[in-house]
Amino acid sequence: MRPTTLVFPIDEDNRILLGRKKRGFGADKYNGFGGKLNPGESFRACAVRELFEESGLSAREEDLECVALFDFQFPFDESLTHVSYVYFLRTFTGIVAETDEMEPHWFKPEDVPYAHMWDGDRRWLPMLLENKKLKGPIVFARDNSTVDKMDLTAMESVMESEHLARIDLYINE
Ligand SMILES: COc1nc(N)nc2c1ncn2[C@H]1C[C@H](O)[C@@H](COP(=O)(O)OP(=O)(O)OP(=O)(O)O)O1
Repeated sequence: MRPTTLVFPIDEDNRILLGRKKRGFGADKYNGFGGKLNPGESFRACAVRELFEESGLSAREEDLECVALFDFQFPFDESLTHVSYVYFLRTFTGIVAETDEMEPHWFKPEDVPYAHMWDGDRRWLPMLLENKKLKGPIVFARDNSTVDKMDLTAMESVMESEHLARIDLYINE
């Protein structure tokens, strides 16, 4: 799969915006907003574009805080394996709206619906919400849904590598 981005807007009351995905990869799960990189697109441009398409919110690339780089590995269906940059976003404009792809809802941190999210989110999202920055592989089991293992490293900062995007696009297009 092509590299992806994932954006979690956070408002002034520290609520996090999640969307229930209505179709495609991860349908019916709550998640941040994002999608696959287009050829030649930067990660931040992808994040801003997908956020607008899926939630109606507008953001500036410089307001995205890069908080994680995950290597989502699916050994039993390699076509799903991809890297994803995760961003927090505290400055945005626009009005949240339901779209063809997402039904958005604001959640207090203690109400995040982990039981209805990707397996793994319950382990890494709380760490990100505690201001940790993370990098590493998350490996899924035969069912392509349950996490088999993850090996996440806390980082001082997470930098985007456009080189990573180009190589991955070339291999997985
Ligand atoms: C596997 O674990 C994952 N966990 C979480 N929380 N989020 C994930 C995981 N794997 C992928 N994602 C995110 C990354 C992206 O934001 C989306 C997937 O992108 P999608 O397939 O929706 O990409 P689009 O370009 O929007 O899709 P279309 O091809 O339908 O236009 O999920």
